[in-house]
Amino acid sequence: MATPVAESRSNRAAVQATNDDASASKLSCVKKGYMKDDYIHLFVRRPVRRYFARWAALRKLLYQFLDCEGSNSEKGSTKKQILSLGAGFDTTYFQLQDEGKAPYLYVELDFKEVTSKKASLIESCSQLRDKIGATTSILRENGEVLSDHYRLLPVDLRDIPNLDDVILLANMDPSVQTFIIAECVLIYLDPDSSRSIVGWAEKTFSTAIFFLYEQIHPDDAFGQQMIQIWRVEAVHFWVSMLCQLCKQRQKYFLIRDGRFQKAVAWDMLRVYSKFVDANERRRIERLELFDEFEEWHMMQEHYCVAYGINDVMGLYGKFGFENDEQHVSKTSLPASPSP
Ligand SMILES: C[S@@+](CC[C@H](N)C(=O)[O-])C[C@H]1O[C@@H](n2cnc3c(N)ncnc32)[C@H](O)[C@@H]1O
Repeated sequence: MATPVAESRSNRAAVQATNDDASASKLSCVKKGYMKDDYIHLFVRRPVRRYFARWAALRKLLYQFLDCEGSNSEKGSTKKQILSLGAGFDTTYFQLQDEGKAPYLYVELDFKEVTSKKASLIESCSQLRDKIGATTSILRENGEVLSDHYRLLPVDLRDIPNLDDVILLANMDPSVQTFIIAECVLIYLDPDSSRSIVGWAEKTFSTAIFFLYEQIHPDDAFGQQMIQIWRVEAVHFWVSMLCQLCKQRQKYFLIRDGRFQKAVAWDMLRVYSKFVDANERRRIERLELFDEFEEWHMMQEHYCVAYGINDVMGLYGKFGFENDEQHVSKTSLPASPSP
């Protein structure tokens, strides 16, 4: 239980963090030329670093996945696919294209309202359209983009039976190596849906990595404050479960029904200091004034990266955090925690 002093300090830190968001919004207005402010960029610092840590962690894990060869493939020719759940306006596919790293198939799912807007933006922007190929069909009203290697489709992720149809429509092959991204998405769903989606992914893709980036520790003072501020009404049992698992360095995150062969969860403080490349860290730290260690620590402790692995072909022995030592086999799984 937090002491009143600690509690008020962490409450203050969470409230103060909103100032970063406000400054970041102002800066984006300035960058777009909506308003003039020659000083605001001097004050927008911490969110950069926070976002960088998240980006760098996902990117490093993605590269590990993309660079891992298949068991019987020619070097560099292994078919891989990425499935992004609740992709929003994420641009990873376009970045990977630029880097020559795009997988055979990249599929993004979101609500139709979001995919329609994204489809429309892709259609109207040649910089994006050129990246997805000439033979692309873009149906704005349906919220669909269908090309050979990139597919954007509308779905309500809670409609689990429909997910099978959607991945069929997306041309995904469940036996192909698959990286599933759930970045700041499951927290918006009810507990049963979150559990069903993870269960569905785990059952559907036999050689897969399920990556998750999410808020944790919703129960302490700082977490509560963040939740109130962001009006996240649905904070679920498994978010608090994750929080406990991160805290205890336990090994069975998200394996509620014991089917992922391996699962690991680290909080972002650990991810940043032990997984993000030291050179990258130094580079970003040089760019940024950094004097608020307490708030940075608190914030980073309230997010985690976790992944579950299905590895029937034994391809992912070297995948993941170095020295993650958090290996759980089906047989050694403890009983699932109750909601
Ligand atoms: C916070 S955004 C994250 C977007 C993206 N993953 C990222 O990290 O940039 C959450 C996304 O999840 C989507 N989402 C939430 N619930 C969903 C559901 N039931 N079905 C489909 N998409 C959903 C939202 O529409 C939104 O685009």
